[in-house]
Amino acid sequence: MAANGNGVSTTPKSPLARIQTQKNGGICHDDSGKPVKAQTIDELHSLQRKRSAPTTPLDGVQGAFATISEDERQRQQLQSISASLASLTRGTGPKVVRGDPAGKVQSVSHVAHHHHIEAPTISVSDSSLKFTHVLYNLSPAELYEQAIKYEKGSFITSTGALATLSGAKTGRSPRDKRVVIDDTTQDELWWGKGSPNIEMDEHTFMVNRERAVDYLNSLDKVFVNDQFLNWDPQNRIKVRIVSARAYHSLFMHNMCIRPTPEELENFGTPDFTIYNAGQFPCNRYTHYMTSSTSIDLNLARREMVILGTQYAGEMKKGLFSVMHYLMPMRQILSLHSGCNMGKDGDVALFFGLSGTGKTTLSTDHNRYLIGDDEHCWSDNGVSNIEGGCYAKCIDLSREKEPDIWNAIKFGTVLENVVFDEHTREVDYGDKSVTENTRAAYPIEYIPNAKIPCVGPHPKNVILLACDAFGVLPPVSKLSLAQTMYHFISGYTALVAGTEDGIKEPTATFSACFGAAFIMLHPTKYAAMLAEKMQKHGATGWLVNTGWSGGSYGSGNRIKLPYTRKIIDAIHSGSLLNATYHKTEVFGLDIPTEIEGVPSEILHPENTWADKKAYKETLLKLAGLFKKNFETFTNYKIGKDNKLTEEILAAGPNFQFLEQ
Ligand SMILES: Nc1ncnc2c1ncn2[C@@H]1O[C@H](COP(=O)(O)OP(=O)(O)OP(=O)(O)O)[C@@H](O)[C@H]1O
Ligand SMILES: O=C([O-])CC(=O)C(=O)O
Ligand SMILES: [Ca+2]
Ligand SMILES: [Mn+2]
Repeated sequence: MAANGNGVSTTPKSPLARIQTQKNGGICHDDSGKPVKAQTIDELHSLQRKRSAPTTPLDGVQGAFATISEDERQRQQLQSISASLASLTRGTGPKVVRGDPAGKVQSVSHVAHHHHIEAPTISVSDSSLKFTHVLYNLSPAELYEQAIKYEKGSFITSTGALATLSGAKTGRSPRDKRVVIDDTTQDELWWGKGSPNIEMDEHTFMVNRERAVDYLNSLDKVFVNDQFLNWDPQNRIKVRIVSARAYHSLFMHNMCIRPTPEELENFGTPDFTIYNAGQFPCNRYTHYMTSSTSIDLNLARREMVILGTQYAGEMKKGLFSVMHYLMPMRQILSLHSGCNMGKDGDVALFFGLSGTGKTTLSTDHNRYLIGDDEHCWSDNGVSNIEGGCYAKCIDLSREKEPDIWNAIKFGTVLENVVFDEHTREVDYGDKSVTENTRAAYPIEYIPNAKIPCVGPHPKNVILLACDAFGVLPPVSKLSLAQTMYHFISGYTALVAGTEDGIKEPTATFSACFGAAFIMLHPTKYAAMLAEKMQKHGATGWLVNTGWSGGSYGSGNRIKLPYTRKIIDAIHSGSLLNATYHKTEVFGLDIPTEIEGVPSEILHPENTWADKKAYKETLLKLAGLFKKNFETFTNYKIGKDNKLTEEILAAGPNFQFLEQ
């Protein structure tokens, strides 16, 4: 008798005995059940989906897991477009939902699925026979499917995030941002040298708006997000984002405040609308257009148009600009800052330009996160404008930034990262696409998020600068005048391109740590900040998250654990009572010791081997500060002339050195 390795007879002559299963009490469980009631695989798939979520299904796409070829997809798309052009009365049109934002359905045509929430009309194209499919407030899962099916460069990473490509632009295009100048904005907004507001006229705006809307209507589907900005219920703004990509829709789903189904039902008319036609360029023969990209803001119409860039940050920061206009009108200060709160309710604001550490340092395991980038400070305290965070991912590590690392999971948009083709593990060190790799996740992905994202008046105002010159101290305590001086200056030093060897750092000055987003003159925001800090007794701090031991090239970036210790000492209040001494030139008060931080690094001069080079670099930076501030010397800050004079005197002092 032949036997296999298990000693089981394989002789063909003796057929296998029927296996007996015991009905009761046996070890072998009988899991046979009734067969599924489906005649076809499509019917089977249709059973998977319980009809509840607001969704507009695409014509011809059969279920969530349909795997169809590119050719077939295109054929179906063409079919859909041709069906869109057919007469609706013949019943051959696509599945179209029409309605208005107030929730009154005008007509529903061939909608197979039940809708709890009516999708708004995105208007018909010039051919009144063609309708546009509206994918209204889709869920992250639905948007994943849309992105993966239809958008090149969309993949699921090993932790479940949606990896996407933003296209040719991997950062914002501030030189292509235009604001409509009219009788009102001419007087109200900040125009001219240093201002981010580059003018365009109303007519040109309408030309670009038409271009964007026509483009969107030419598509067989558009995404619509109806969401909120600002967690302060009295000052909440309703925004609508019309876009052509699932990536854009998911990004805004994460970044804006997500409405509950009830809030969505009562959404009504939005306060502000974005038309994102980023795949489509502007027409360079159009007046004012200097490139194929144009981001246009019309405050009177409460609209924004995006042409020629798919970088999603454009929408986030475009809305932030709008808030920088709307909020000060209500005596509320808008801030480019992170914000968190301790167990005792002590709130800290973190100001800083891009990459200085707002997200990294406000995301703190020992504190509640109110928000990482955009806030309002009103008479009620602070409130986050957004519903999500937008973290830089370059060189992200689990050890140094565990909360951000863990937030990169299902639902998170991961922009422009590089990953292993097979394992889909992300290589955060890879800059092949861009250095500005980003993760956008809902704020509740951070375990200590404070929901609702509001808090009391701030106790500490931390100004972050990444000083690649390595001459600013890791931390200094500021007087109110110094806080205002550094707030208006908005300094950081970037290091241009690292590929071809060591480069000189370049100083960047951006008023209010966000000149690209402010709409009014910087002194308006500064006056509001001074008034609020004074009234609520907040202390200002300057923290250098940049270089120590020399400039970029010879020194190193201050270790994140040291910066965290410094921030801890600010939060706990221990740094307020430390011993201080004043530095020359910048006149900054620096502490002699901080728990967990080597004392010798607290004064940058100690860390430089070449003392002469230190002095020269210090003077060079001071000169740059002085030159930058010249534009502001003619402005009065607030009602108090005394404060204006103090602010002007709070900058670097060159006399100091000549003694
Ligand atoms: N000592 C340090 N302090 C803070 N951040 C540091 C430090 N050393 C390195 N980093 C890195 O610097 C980057 C800070 O970026 P972060 O996302 O916090 O910028 P941001 O201020 O939020 O900018 P943006 O407004 O563009 O979002 C992170 O990648 C962080 O890991
Ligand atoms: O807006 C962006 O692209 C990223 C950001 O937060 C900033 O630059 O301040
Ligand atoms: Ca950030
Ligand atoms: Mn930012």
